[in-house]
Amino acid sequence: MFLINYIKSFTSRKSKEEEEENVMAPPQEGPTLRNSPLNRYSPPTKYYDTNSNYTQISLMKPEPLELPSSKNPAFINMPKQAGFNRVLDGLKKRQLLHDFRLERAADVYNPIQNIGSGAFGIVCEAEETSSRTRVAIKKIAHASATPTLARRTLREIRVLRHIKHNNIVRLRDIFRTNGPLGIDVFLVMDLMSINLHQVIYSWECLKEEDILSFLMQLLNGLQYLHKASIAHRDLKPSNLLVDENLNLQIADFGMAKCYHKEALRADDPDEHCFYMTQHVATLPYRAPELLYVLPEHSTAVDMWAVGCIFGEMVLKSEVFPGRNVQNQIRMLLAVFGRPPQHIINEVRCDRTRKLIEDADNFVELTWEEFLFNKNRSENQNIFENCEAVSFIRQLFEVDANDRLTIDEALNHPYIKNHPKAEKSYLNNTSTCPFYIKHSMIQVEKLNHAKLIEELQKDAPSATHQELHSGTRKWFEGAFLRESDIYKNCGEGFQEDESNLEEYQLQISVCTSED
Ligand SMILES: Nc1ncnc2c1ncn2[C@@H]1O[C@H](COP(=O)(O)OP(=O)(O)OP(=O)(O)O)[C@@H](O)[C@H]1O
Repeated sequence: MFLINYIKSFTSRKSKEEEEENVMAPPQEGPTLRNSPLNRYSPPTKYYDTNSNYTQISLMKPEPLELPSSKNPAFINMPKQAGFNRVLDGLKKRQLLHDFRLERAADVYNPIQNIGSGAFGIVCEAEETSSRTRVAIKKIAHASATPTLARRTLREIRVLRHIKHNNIVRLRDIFRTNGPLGIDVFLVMDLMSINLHQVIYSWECLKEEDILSFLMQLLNGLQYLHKASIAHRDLKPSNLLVDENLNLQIADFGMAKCYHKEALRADDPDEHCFYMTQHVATLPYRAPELLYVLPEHSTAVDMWAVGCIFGEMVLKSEVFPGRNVQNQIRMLLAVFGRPPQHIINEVRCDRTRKLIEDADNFVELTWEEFLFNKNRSENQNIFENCEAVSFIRQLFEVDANDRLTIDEALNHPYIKNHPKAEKSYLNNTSTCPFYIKHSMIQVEKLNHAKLIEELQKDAPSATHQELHSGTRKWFEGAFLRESDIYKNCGEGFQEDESNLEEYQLQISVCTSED
């Protein structure tokens, strides 16, 4: 009981306003999904607490909107509904055109509506005027203003520019404009219908076959990246985009990083700074090695997030919904107990080490009991399958060395032997090209001035249509820029880890000659 009450107490400390906000999480309106398999889910009639530990079905119905009485002067002066909506639409359009002032690219793309925003970007739906294709444009405002923003933008461009994979969002175009605080970078991507966060919370509980399909598509996309030692580092449901045929694509590569030893330098801002490490990945999906500020990170941080996302699809609530770093650490300690001494010895932050050392080292519930107690959703039967429980448990190994790797996850009996698992995802041998890895490694080494220089090269001031009259030559051009470097590196270029250092040296020589 202690553990249940303890974990419950994390949410009970929410302020009244926060609670009111959370309980009433009405279904979000996504884009129209006519003819989509998602139509087999109807929007919930009950209202779910999307942020709580437990999927609480609130008995409270939303309060009816208090309409002003006809005697109220506010009502008399209120514009008629249709007129009011028109004014509102006009304001939204003006805001959209203000946010997406595309300058020269305005002839090529016509912004239609705002579809989302995050900490770093605003995304709108737009039309490519020549082909009348609907696309998504992400604006990263004043991308050159700080080294962090410039590095984030360059990472996203460098990963997405050459990737062709069904489960990774496709970048169609890149261009920049001059904003008030340096350059604004625009990434044009395929338009997706909705994100997985909306799917989880806007419809009834997902069926196991759909959960498995999303999970396998996520693993498939990740396998492609992890084979090149690239970690996404910010996996969460809102960064997984879904189209109307339930195809899933990984998006938002601003935190992506190549974990090759070459990329990790002594003064690496992410790897060796307590402040930065604690800001990698969104809190509820953050792996213990990041939370505990351990020196070694790897692609295993993504595998922890996969466990969180799988759990959230089943439970319809976050598995570890911490509200701040300390709260999140305490939650993991309550569920998994104190980590082994060799891990505690490596913790580089004294406050965190003290928090861990002071924690009780007993776990009152088994993992199965923990999941069962959290599991108030209609999907209970999934965690009655011991293979599903073992799968998620192995993704939640506190010691990253013991956690399932991407290949082990795809070969886990829950995934491999499940009768409803789509087997085509299991035999994927495609690998992320070698030059992506190299260009990622370079990003980590650049100072602010160099980052801006590279950003200006990678994000031209004109769209590819303008530059190459509608062909994809611009992309081929970008590709050539990389392969020319490799050509200069001489014969024998191959995707061989052991030769990486040698090529690295040659590439830096070639680049400086450019
Ligand atoms: N290609 C796309 N099609 C449809 N919607 C998209 C697309 N790309 C992004 N979005 C939506 O726009 C929102 C913001 O995008 P994104 O996550 O890339 O921005 P961000 O600022 O990098 O976010 P974060 O705060 O997670 O770092 C997301 O919720 C996502 O659902």
